[in-house]
Amino acid sequence: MFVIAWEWKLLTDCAMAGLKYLSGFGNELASEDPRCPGSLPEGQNNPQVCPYGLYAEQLSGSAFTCPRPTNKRSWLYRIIPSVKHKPFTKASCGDLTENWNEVEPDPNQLRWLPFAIPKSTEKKVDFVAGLHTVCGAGDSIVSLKFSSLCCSLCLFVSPVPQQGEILITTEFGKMMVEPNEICVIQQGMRFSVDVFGETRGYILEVYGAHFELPDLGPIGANGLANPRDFLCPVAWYEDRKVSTGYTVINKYQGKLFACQQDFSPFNVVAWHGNYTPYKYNLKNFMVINCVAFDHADPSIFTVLTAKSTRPGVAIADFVIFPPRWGVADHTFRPPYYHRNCMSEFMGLIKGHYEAKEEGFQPGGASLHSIMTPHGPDADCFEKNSTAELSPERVAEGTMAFMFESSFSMAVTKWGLQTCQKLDKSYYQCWEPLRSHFNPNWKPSTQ
Ligand SMILES: O=C(O)Cc1cc(O)ccc1O
Ligand SMILES: [Fe+2]
Repeated sequence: MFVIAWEWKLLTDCAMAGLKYLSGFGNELASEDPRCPGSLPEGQNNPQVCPYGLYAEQLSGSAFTCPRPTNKRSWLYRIIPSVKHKPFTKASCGDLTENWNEVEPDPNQLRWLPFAIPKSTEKKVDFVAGLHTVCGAGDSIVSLKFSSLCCSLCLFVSPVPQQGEILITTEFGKMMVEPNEICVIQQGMRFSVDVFGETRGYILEVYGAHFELPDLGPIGANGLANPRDFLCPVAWYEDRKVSTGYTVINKYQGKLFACQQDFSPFNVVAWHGNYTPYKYNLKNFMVINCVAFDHADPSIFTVLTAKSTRPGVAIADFVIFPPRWGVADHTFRPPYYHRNCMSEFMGLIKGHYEAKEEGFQPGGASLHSIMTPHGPDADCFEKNSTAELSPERVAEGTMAFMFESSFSMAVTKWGLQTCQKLDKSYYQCWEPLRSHFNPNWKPSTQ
């Protein structure tokens, strides 16, 4: 979770009006800052002297020897290589933690009211100080595990009364990420975040795997999140001295470290490769849903998946509940009651969630842990058991999402106590569920 109030920049100040992007998921891409034509070496990665006197630096996102389909790396041509910096020293982690033993386990259904955004007039909070770990599992030392917040970072913003966009500057260029868009910043990529008002959003950090597009199986070659709708930034560099120098914050083995350097980390003039940050607008998701009867499992709404080594089992899936038509005949259309061998962490970007019209609010969250029973609230059940089943729009103007993980999530002390947003009355939404059991029931004769 991140909640930020910081110095607000006017959108126009940032000259992002005309930000450009390259498109395609996982493509081999190449980009040069237009101020330096010819800055990308031709025909080789390591010329004896690079064009414009740049340094070549490789960023590896996979082991050198990974098979081609999973091999990821990019070459960055920069003014000074990132190796030049003063030593790292410990920095405050704030509410960022990988200590999963802070509080006793709690198997209850958990729901949080919208997380508070600090008022910018009271206290300025930057992106790093605004990070709060709600829940997680695993650790970043032994990877192949999952944590709630750096293999791949999936960031997205939920709207607040003001503008909720975030401008992300990376070594690969700049991305403007608006509410209803997500972005992924991959392991080791340096970035900074500018906000334009009170800002809140959700972050999922996954270790040990990169996000992939899910396989489509019988769906065929097209559908769900289409590769061409993923956008990467174009090369942009800055070469300016600031009196304060630059601070680079590094999350290493679960802790934060800071170092100083006298040049901008965003000094990459040209790059090429298939290991890049990217963004995606959720409105482009091509929804597949039931057109006959029964409720399809939410895996049909998977945008991105971070696979584990077990076939079909994700370290984390990123799933959305997008606007669509509901047309299923003789069917209870909302989500079914269930107990799941996966953990389900949900958030709401805008609007309402179909299984709970009340209580689950934008900027809030819920966690239904492994085998914790959950499903529609009593109101939703009664309404939808008797509703006239005509075709209707579902989830219009809304966007709920789920991080679904095969790991059991530990909730942090911040999540259970400090944030003071835990909705203690959540269980009550199922209290009015009553028995409709009729031992004399007969099938209808029509
Ligand atoms: O629990 C939830 O609300 C998420 C969910 C939605 C759905 O349509 C089916 C299963 C499921 O876990
Ligand atoms: Fe669920």
